[in-house]
Amino acid sequence: MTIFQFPKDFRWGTATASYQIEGAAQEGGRGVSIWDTFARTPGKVFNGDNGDIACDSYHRYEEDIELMKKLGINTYRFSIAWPRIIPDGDGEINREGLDFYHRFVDKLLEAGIEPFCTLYHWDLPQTLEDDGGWGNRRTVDAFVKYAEVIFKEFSGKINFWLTFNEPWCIAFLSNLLGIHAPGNRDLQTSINVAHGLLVAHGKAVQSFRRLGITGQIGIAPNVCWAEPYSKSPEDQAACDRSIALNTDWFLDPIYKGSYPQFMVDWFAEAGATVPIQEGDMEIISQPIDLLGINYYTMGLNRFNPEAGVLQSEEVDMGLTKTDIGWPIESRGLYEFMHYLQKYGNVDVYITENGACINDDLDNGKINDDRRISYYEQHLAQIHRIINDGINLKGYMAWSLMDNFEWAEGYRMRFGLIHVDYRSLVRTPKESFYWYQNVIKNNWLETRS
Ligand SMILES: N=NNCCOCCOc1ccc(-c2cn(C[C@@H]3NC[C@@H](O)[C@H]3O)nn2)cc1
Repeated sequence: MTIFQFPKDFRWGTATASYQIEGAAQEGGRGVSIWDTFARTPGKVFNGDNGDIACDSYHRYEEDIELMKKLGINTYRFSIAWPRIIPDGDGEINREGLDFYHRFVDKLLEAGIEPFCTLYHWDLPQTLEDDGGWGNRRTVDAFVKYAEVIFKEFSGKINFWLTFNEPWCIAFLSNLLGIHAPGNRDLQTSINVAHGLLVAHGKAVQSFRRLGITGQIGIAPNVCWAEPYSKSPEDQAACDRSIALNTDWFLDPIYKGSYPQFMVDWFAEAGATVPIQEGDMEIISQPIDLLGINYYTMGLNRFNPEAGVLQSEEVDMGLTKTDIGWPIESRGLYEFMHYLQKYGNVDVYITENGACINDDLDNGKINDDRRISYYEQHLAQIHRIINDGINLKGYMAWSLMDNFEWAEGYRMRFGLIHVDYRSLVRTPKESFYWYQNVIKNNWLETRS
């Protein structure tokens, strides 16, 4: 057993996202998002699940906040649904949507919980997708308008801001692999989307500074940490490409003002180019204050010319996996955080980390011991990272409660709280009480 003491000002939290928990999809003046459309497209989402009801947090947020108080968190990461604020994307502002988030944020503040707000967590207004989505500068300008509305409304109430959640998922999972909304499968489209969202990010940061908004702003890439399956140069290069597409493809433009040349060249070989316009890279590389990092797993990658555009495949090494099939390997978080130092010792928050463990109720309890073990290993690595002098300032468990896990629908459960999707009854799992104790003590005590 080891005791890991965390810094006294370390932030402890949980994370969710609008489309995954709110429900009330046709209420409060909300417009249609690309996920409403995608979920209604046969075969896209397991069981034909959608976010019409989800966890009904639109109506039950006060109960959710009571559970957050019971958990003892001081930080809560959530996202605002753009379609609630500007239902058709760049037209009229929906006051009812703003009022909902004011009620929600006020309740959080009343509970002594710091709001940590993601502006875009994948629920693009459908009207903008119909007109080319992130590859069309109209969407970029619409995002800036939406961001400025939110900045002005919540400046002083919200002090932690993220522009985009998981840009790799927005660009490549959703427009190259076609697994998430809107489901395109085209390399040039995905590169256009990545560039569009980066320009939108940079313009939003410029607005944030120009409007004198209080607080800090950043972006939240997801990590795809990988190590080479063998010592061969081909496997190392395949590994580098896999890591770079999640990280460098977005953070080089932001921190260096240019894309990683080896990846630009790789895509050029595949006939795709980045649609850079005059001034774009200066806009994108606006200084930011923080990074959110989402980490779940890592893999061993090797070269395979048949393995997609990156010619890089993950080798199944027989590691213990979570119920969504991701290997449990907390070491990757430590390695990645050191990799990230090439951008400087920037302030980092782990804005997502958690395990899909589909345990169900057993005599009124959920004994999700595997989830506790996952968190134990990852928090131990986080202590190790902090101990190395890396500016890791806080941790948000994904997720507060079971919710709509995108293409997996409701079958995959990541929550500290179990949600019965028929009754919407919330039941804290054993991991909830374990995390409650870590937060109360501000230390981790490993059980083995
Ligand atoms: N990386 N290479 N993949 C190659 C081929 O993968 C096929 C499948 O791919 C993926 C990759 C990543 C994910 C994913 C899901 N979450 C969890 C959500 N995060 C944001 C929050 O809303 C959570 O619900 N994080 N990541 C899903 C599918």
